[in-house]
Amino acid sequence: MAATAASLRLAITTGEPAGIGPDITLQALLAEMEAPGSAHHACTYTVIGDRTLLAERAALLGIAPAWQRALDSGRVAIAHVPLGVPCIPGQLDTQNGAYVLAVLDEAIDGCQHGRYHGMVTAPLQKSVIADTGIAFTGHTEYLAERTGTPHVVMMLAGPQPAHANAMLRVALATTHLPLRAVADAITTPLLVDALHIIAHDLRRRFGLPKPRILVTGLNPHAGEQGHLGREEIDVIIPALQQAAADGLDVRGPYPADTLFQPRYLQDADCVLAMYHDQGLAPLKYGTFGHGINVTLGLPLIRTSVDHGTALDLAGTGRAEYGSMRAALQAAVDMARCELSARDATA
Ligand SMILES: NC(=O)c1ccc[n+]([C@@H]2O[C@H](COP(=O)([O-])OP(=O)(O)OC[C@H]3O[C@@H](n4cnc5c(N)ncnc54)[C@H](O)[C@@H]3O)[C@@H](O)[C@H]2O)c1
Ligand SMILES: N[C@H](C(=O)O)[C@H](O)COP(=O)(O)O
Repeated sequence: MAATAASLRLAITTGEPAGIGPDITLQALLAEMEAPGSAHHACTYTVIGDRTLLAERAALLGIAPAWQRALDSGRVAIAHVPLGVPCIPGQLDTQNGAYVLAVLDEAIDGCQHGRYHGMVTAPLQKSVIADTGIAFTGHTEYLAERTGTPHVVMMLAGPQPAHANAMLRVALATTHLPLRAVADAITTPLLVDALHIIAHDLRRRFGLPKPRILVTGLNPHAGEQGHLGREEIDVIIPALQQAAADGLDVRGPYPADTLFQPRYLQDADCVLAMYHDQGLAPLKYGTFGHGINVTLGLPLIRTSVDHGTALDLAGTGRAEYGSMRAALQAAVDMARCELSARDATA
């Protein structure tokens, strides 16, 4: 799509209707549009979801007049997708599983057909969709499948606890897998491919010219020279050697329990962790509520929040929306970075 940064249009998917997705979408969007000097003053938005649900949630949160003003401003449109059944905040209903996917599909199709420059996703409840009989483990895997991308990489990022100006970025070699399946899923080609995807996207969408990537081991103490597991020797070190031979700045494997400290992180742009909780527990301890989730390797830009549906908080006004604001900002920054990279290539 021919565009300038001034004409960016973002899609926002409102996620699980019984969760805080609709709440934080409305609150974050209004806050970003009203913030002085916000990068968002140049953007327009399409909020994808049920129009009545959004109006009801705005009323519950006491922001109905501001929401109406945003709609009247011409900068915010709703792409109406009807709910399967009316929604009560906090109460999941599998009859709305298909709705959540229809919302997501509109954003994916819109990005693929040039209606949107990127998509920002509010959290969804994976189990509700899976309970409808559709195999679903997360946005990341669904986006890969829907866009025909064989390999994508989940990366979460947030301000480093010890250096607020520096970002902590943690990418995952495996995503939503039972722990029992993790070791078998990690192969040398998978890791080499993941390292290339991370380096490519950090260059193209984050403007980092030569990304420095630290890689964790899989086993305690990175395998203790093979005495506590052989994956480091047989799988991870060969992947690091291959990636280094390909010209990437990669180091490791490091014991995951001691890697997440400023001494190591200050010289890195990203950590590649082997599995979900190995990488996300330390990241979320430091950044929960302010971080973002990005899918690397996709032909489209997708950012999201660092938290889930928080059913207990839906409609109460007590959900924090800082992560959703960060996801909106990141999508704008990434879209601009990609447009610049495209212009430079042209
Ligand atoms: N991007 C996504 O779509 C995404 C991300 C993470 C989890 N999930 C899904 O969300 C569902 C619930 O997951 P969970 O219970 O493990 O995690 P959760 O993040 O929903 O909740 C964990 C705790 O954090 C609190 N919390 C979460 N977000 C908050 C916010 N914005 N403000 C204040 N408190 C907040 C909750 O109240 C709860 O106490 C699961 O189905 C999970 O798969 C989706
Ligand atoms: N793994 C993510 C997290 O812990 O925040 C979350 O489940 C979202 O995953 P998707 O973006 O694939 O839905």
